[in-house]
Amino acid sequence: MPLSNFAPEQYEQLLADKVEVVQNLLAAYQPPEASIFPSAPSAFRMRAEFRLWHQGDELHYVMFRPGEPKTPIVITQFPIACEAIQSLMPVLLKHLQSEPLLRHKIFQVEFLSTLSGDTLITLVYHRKLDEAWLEQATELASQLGIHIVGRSRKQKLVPRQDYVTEILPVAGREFYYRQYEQAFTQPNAQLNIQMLEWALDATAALSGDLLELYCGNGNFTLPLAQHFDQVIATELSKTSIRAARWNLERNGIENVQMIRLSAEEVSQAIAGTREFRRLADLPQALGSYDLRTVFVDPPRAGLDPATTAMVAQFEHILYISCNPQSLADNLATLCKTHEIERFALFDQFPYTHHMECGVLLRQKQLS
Ligand SMILES: C[S@@+](CC[C@H](N)C(=O)[O-])C[C@H]1O[C@@H](n2cnc3c(N)ncnc32)[C@H](O)[C@@H]1O
Repeated sequence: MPLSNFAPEQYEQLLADKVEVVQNLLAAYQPPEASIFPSAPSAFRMRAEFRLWHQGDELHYVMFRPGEPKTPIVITQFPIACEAIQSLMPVLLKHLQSEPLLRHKIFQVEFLSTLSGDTLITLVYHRKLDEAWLEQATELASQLGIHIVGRSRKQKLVPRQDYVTEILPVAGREFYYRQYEQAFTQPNAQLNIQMLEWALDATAALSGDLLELYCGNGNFTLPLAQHFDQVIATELSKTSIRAARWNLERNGIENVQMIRLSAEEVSQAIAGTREFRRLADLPQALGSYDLRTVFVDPPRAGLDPATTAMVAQFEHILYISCNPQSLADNLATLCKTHEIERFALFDQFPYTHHMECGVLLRQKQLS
């Protein structure tokens, strides 16, 4: 997480500048006018991660600027974090400072919170954790009303549970999401709701079946499933697939198959160049699905060439991107066969140059 240049009084101008940069970058692909989704100017992050700095009897949260690993910046206020994290930070620090068992060789703390009020803290150590640590961490977790996980090299101790449960209201319905510590989740929950509602609106008129790549814990899968007959959702991370399967069941969604496949493997399966035992779990053969729409939400690097070529075969491509540059690179290929029908910019990461983009592409001969 980068150190942010928090300046709420400049928020609107900073967003306008960033919007202009992204619009210029993507102008060559002739998107329609962008829908802009601003963030709350403070208290928007549901995750925060700090190093801990031991200085005599004192302990501090610190961060480092890139390339300056020896110059810790002490963090006493972190106004971009949600209220729950902001109020826990000093309380936790006091406990860690005064309880030697919890403090000894701790070097990192990771906060994960939710709009539902569930919070988890991961404490990371340079030493092996034992029963005494477990006992004290369990007591602290119940005192603070949170979950705690302890980690050190090749060790993970879970006093009670290693996940939180988020509840998001999306277009009039509540969705329940299990979010495991250290697995991917969207950091700005309010903006995530806006992205989910935008994606729902963008796909409202589509039909047939949906193929999803990079589905994570099913963040988009759960609401989008209502617009399609069948959904095949795929993802690389075992932990995220575990969460996604639980989420499907908890939300009573029955038209989705979650398969652990990388994007590269999905391309091979669709092209028929390789067979996968994991696809035998599908209730029908892959080739018999009516896959007209593909949804992708890749990591920062965007789509690799094989995946780009594969998604270019679909009538509709819904693309959520956290990196306008890799989106632009992929659009250079995709806009040979498709045109952009919907375009949105979501300010998930205020005070940084990052911007989350959404585009819906439609095959040209269909227009
Ligand atoms: C930007 S996140 C999006 C996750 C989800 N759509 C969401 O909204 O929470 C990207 C996801 O891609 C997964 N991933 C990374 N590389 C992958 C690959 N090569 N194939 C499939 N999934 C991958 C990550 O585990 C992560 O869950």
